[in-house]
Amino acid sequence: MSSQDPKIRIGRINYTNVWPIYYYFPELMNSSEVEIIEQVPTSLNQAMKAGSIDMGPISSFAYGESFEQYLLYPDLSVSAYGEVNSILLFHEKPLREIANGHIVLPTTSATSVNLLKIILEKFYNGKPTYEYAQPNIAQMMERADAALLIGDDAIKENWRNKTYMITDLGQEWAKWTGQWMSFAVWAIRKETAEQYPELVAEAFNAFMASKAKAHNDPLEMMQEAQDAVGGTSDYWHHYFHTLCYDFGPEQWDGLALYYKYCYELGFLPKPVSIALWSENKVARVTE
Ligand SMILES: C=C(O[C@@H]1C=C(C(=O)O)C=C[C@H]1O)C(=O)O
Repeated sequence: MSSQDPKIRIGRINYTNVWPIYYYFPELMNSSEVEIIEQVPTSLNQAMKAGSIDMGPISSFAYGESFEQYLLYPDLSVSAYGEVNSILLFHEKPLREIANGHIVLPTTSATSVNLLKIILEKFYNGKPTYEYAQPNIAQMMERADAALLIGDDAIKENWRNKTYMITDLGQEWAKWTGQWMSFAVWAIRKETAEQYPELVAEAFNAFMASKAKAHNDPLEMMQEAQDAVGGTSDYWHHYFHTLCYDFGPEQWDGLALYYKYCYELGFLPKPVSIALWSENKVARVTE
């Protein structure tokens, strides 16, 4: 970002799960100050790391990989306590029977693929083999005992599915740990926070206001989700109310445990600390 062009490049996950945070954002933030870049999570993770996006949601795992480069907005995440409805494993046999099998993972995800590895390797004592593929269940299952989908791919496949058992990874995580799980967090590159403190504060206020407005008056957004993706109004009501967009002590605890397991299993190279952005200072949550 050059000083002649003080536009913040903000990422957006191209799944319905983030709609509440963005639905009213354009009317709350001056459009000459921001550019929104919509991609699947793994593309956003890479763009944020490379500095071609300045802030926005990334996989929580990607924060764990590069936490020294980022601050996290408080009170914004894509989290769940128990069912998520859009992080789904499709399989033919019970989990304990496929824990040493062949698992196909989607190229779109970083958090959930490592969450699945924790579940199979730590909780079920398995040692599966893994392969990455485009999120297409028919192709994935040609050669697999189980296939993972996230986001709208998971939602639509769940509606279509008549063949497979389905495990919701949020539910599985809560069953074994009793904890929350945060799948995406809102990261800001540190140099952006230093260079453009007012814009970063303005964007935070607009995200928070959109989240509150979408929570208090969700019907228009839900109708639009139904028109764009399909499903029923009951489905979207349930979906948006099951997801939680907060990022507070309960979510920090769940995420700290996820990072601990990722480190212990060798998925992350070092212990992660969660550093929050605030208007005047950096607050550190975990060491
Ligand atoms: C709840 C979800 O969380 C997502 C899962 C992600 C991941 O696995 O890396 C990243 C961002 C979130 O969109 C979802 O995709 O539906």
